[in-house]
Amino acid sequence: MLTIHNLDFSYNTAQQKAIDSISFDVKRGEVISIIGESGSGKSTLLRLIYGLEDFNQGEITWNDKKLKGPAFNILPGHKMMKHVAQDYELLDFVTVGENVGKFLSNFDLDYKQKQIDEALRVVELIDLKDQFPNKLSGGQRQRVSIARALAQKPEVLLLDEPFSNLDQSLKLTIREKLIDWCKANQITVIFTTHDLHDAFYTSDRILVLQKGKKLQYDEVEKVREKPYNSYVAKLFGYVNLLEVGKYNNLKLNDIDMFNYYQLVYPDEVWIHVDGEYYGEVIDSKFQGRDYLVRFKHDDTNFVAYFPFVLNKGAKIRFSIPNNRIVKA
Ligand SMILES: Nc1ncnc2c1ncn2[C@@H]1O[C@H](COP(=O)(O)OP(=O)(O)OP(=O)(O)O)[C@@H](O)[C@H]1O
Repeated sequence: MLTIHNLDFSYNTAQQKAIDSISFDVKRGEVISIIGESGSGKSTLLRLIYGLEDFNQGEITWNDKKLKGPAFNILPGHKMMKHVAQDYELLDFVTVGENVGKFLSNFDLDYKQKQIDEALRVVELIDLKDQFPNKLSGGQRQRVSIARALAQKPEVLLLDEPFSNLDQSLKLTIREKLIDWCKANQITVIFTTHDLHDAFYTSDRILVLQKGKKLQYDEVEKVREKPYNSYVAKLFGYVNLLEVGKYNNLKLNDIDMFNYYQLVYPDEVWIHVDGEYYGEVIDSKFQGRDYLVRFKHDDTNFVAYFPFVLNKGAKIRFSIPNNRIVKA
């Protein structure tokens, strides 16, 4: 088990804490994604866990053993962990295969080749094993650096935006193979992402950060169903944040009226002929399966999904069958 307790960290030059009183734990073999807006501290948290920065306060333990920063270790970074940063750090004068095997023992060369091949297969780069990295695209270089980490079979794998340079179809394949392989090998994975789908499809739990603080740490379904506040809800993409009481029966006092919204996801707005409210379509855009419809009711704009195109100005009826409220 990895435990992070009350962690505080500031970069020397910065006034504000980059990591502010963060606590959470990760069980062996779990896959955790860290999400949050740019600058919220995702990469810094990975660097702290790996031991590349000295935290100001708090504690990190792995299986009850305290982990320390570079001030306490001759070589920064913990042996049982691997950290794949966004700058790949490949050697351009040796082959892809040699890069992947860079940290492996030469004691049994057949076994070493097997480890290299296995890792390259996970990231679908086995055909480029004898290529030199400077001939590779950004996405291929990214996959080589992931393979290098996998080949060492760490106990904990820390990945900083591991799918950022991959096109959509390749990403789906690599993402699935990588997570399946880590699960099969009981490797604990913590990765940062800006893509909610990465978080949804791969993670056991999601950690949401804002300005260095932990906002929420929960199972994927729970984060969507009960987001801590509207910032977390908005990380899921389009949302309707409505005045409480206008589209449900809830009544709040005057102060809370401004502190809460009724949160309705676009797939929860039901457009149908018997709908309770009337709306007028602003536009509808094809999203691959459904149309994302924008429409207006009184002074409120809505977003909803609908299976067919709806033309600008069309009159519709809709219902909102939920009572979920969320902090502003
Ligand atoms: N080397 C550094 N020196 C000083 N401040 C830094 C340094 N690296 C990051 N910061 C600051 O620390 C905060 C957290 O940065 P971090 O890179 O961890 O965020 P992030 O969530 O990973 O962002 P992104 O999604 O853009 O990668 C930001 O305010 C950033 O400006």
